[in-house]
Amino acid sequence: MSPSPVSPMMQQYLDIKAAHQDKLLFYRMGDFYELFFDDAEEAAKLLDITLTARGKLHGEPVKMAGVPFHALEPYLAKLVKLGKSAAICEQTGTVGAGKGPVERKVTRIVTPGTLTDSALLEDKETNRTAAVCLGKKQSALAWVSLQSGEFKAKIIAPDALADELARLGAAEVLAAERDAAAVAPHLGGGHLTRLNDWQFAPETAFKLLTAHFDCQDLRGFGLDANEHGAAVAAAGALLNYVRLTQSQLPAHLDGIALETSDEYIGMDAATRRNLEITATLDGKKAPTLLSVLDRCATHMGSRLLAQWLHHPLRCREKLRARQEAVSVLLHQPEAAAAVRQSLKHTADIERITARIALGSARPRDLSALRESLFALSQIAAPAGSSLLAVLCGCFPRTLPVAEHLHGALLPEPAALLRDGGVMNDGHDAELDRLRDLQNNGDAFLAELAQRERERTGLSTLKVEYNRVHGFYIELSKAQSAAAPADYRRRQTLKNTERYITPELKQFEEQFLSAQDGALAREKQLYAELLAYLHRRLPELQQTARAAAALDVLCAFALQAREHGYTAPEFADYPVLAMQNARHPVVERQVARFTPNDVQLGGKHRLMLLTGPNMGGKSTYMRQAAHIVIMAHTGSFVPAQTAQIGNIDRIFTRIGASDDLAGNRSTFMVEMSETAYILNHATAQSLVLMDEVGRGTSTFDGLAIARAAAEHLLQKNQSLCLFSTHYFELTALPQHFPNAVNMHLSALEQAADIVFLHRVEAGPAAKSYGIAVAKRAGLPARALSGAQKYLKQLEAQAQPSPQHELFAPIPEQDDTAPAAPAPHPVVDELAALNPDELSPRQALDALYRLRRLLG
Ligand SMILES: Nc1ncnc2c1ncn2[C@@H]1O[C@H](COP(=O)(O)OP(=O)(O)OP(=O)(O)O)[C@@H](O)[C@H]1O
Repeated sequence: MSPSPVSPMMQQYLDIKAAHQDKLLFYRMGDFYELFFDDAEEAAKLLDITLTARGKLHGEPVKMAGVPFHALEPYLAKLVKLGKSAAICEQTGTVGAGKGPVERKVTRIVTPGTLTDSALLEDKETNRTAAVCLGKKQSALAWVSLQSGEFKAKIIAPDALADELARLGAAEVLAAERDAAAVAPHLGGGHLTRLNDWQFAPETAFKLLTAHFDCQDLRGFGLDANEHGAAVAAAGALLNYVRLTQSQLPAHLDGIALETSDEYIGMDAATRRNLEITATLDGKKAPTLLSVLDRCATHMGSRLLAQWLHHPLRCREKLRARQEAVSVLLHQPEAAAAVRQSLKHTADIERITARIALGSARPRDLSALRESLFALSQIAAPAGSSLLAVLCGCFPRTLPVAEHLHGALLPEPAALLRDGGVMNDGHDAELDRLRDLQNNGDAFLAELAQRERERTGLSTLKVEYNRVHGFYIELSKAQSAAAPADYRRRQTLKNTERYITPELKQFEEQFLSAQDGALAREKQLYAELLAYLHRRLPELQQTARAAAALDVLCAFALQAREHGYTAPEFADYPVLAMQNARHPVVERQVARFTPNDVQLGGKHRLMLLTGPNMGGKSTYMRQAAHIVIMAHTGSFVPAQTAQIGNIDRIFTRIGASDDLAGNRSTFMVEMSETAYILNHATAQSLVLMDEVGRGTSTFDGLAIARAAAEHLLQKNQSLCLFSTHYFELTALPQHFPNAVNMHLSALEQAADIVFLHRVEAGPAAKSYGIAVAKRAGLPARALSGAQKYLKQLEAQAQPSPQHELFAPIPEQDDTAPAAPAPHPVVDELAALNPDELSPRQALDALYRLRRLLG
């Protein structure tokens, strides 16, 4: 039996699906988006929607699941969060226009990294897609944010991939099939999308990029096709992907920049995590450095602040300009309050601008843009800061756009263009005429009725409308005989006659077409408005960026005022000197925070930090790193004074975590991170080492901690805060003058412990571990046991391992046992030559040897 024929619609579906194998295809059918076959099954599971069947294909029921068209967005959001991509297929033809099924096309592809719809995006997060190119000679990364128009590339060391992706927080990572296996372990939460190898071909990439930027080569962007081949390949693959998912190349991606590795203070993925910059260690959004600093009035500001915190800038000139701006805003509170007031009335114009670039901006986006541009144009730059002058100088340039929108859009346009009611009265003569026809229809009909009654003298004459027959003039049966000659009968009822006149007919045609005409005209005018805004994209982007930066600077000033932050000073030599420094996050969580000084640099490179558990060691170390990061965003810092040298990278080895997915134990993670630091830290790096070696046996751990500290002092020479519970390590400064002992103070009172959280010179006197355990609620029996064992251990620990630990290590291999002095029997034996001995002499020798043994 031959297989049953495939219906034309199913054929259309199959053809479209063939081009989108790796995505869930949402196929528009009337008021629903339907999914079929495996897509239906997967979507039913992921979205918790009903799986049904519709018809049969080759004898098998066709599985189907669907979502109502108006509820699509939340379902897409859910899918994208799960790392899935979807192709949205719309009906693009007119229903019933041809013989076959209505024409359909994929108009939108939604992937985790290329979202632009506001409903699917987190307001305060930047969504990025990155493309990775791992070459034999060179590896590179390119990334794009469709909301902000950021498009960048960077040459990277292959082992820096995970850190770079962590820095960017890329939601989606594109890699060639050949590189996918190497890239997969480093995604850091992003989703991997595999592309064909050819998409990364450098020539194709170069052509696409130069065509898009309309230039001959890319050197103007700092990209040399020969020198930065991998970056060009990654950028090209990425741009092509954007084109495919958006069905166009967005105009706001109007340039690409090559990022260099010394632009920002480097931080590896573990450091970003440990410092809880934008997420806590358990993945929450608060309390983090961002959550306490974010006093921005706009979402764009919040996103930029997150970006600045993850990219601490090294350029002193730019930092000083930001500091100057913060200082001006701080000292002119009224002017600053006025700026913030305007910012509060500013919508997310960065995202609106992106939607204009992609042609998906809705009427309310544009009215919000209009109000925002007006609000921004009110801002006067407070005097005294060149940066504020530059930022505020952008806003008047978009005032004409606001005015144009004011003229073009109704004060409160409808949410959707399809309902009309978007374009303003007085903006277009034709639209006004069509609207007049609709609005003034009643007046016209009343006037016509009046005129006709006067002309005919017939008192019962009325002008009416019904949906079936349209407009008509109605006369009573009695008066119908006197109807003028130009009245043509339209309908006869029992008591009345209905007529039409050429004038009424013409009005009817105009009226009925006015509604459609007005809507069509509005659509055309809206398209023209979008085209106008498209031409203004560069100014709009500039205004959006300026507003975001201004917002962050205002937030910095606000924080500085409310929390007594001060401007840090930058030095050109390695130094970290802070007076009365505080932890920006912890100080908001405790009743009284104890400020502490930090002094590293000059002859002190490594601070060995001891003190009880819960004494504040981690807090102290982290606060130093936080202050360095904050200083490099241009923010003021929580310290009375702070002097910070030229820091190139921050490294941390803090906390314990298993990497079960990566098949690494806690200790293995600890050692990998330590190894990474010892191999990469420079004399300009800030290194935080928190209890290195605690994940293994005491002696192994102590030995590793000592070796790591020595390596840092002698080889890396970094500025290092090194906390430890190995009291033995506190002898380090006796051997290395670059190391200094400090401790977190505590008092013991009636077998309890009082944490003073004050950093003082010298090593800690005790570890107070048992007192802390008591506070934590260890049962009394266990506590007294612990006390007993501690006493035993202390008694056995003679001589102290400290002494041996710091004894000089012999040059030679001291693991081989010393050769014992040879025994006289051996010497005697060695002197014998058995070949020269007679049997008698041999026997004598044997007796002699026996005697020698005694
Ligand atoms: N300077 C300070 N002022 C006030 N409270 C502080 C200060 N430093 C730390 N604390 C408080 O002490 C708690 C413990 O601090 P922290 O985790 O830094 O101690 P620790 O010495 O690293 O402990 P452990 O050795 O057990 O890891 C913090 O959560 C905070 O509540």
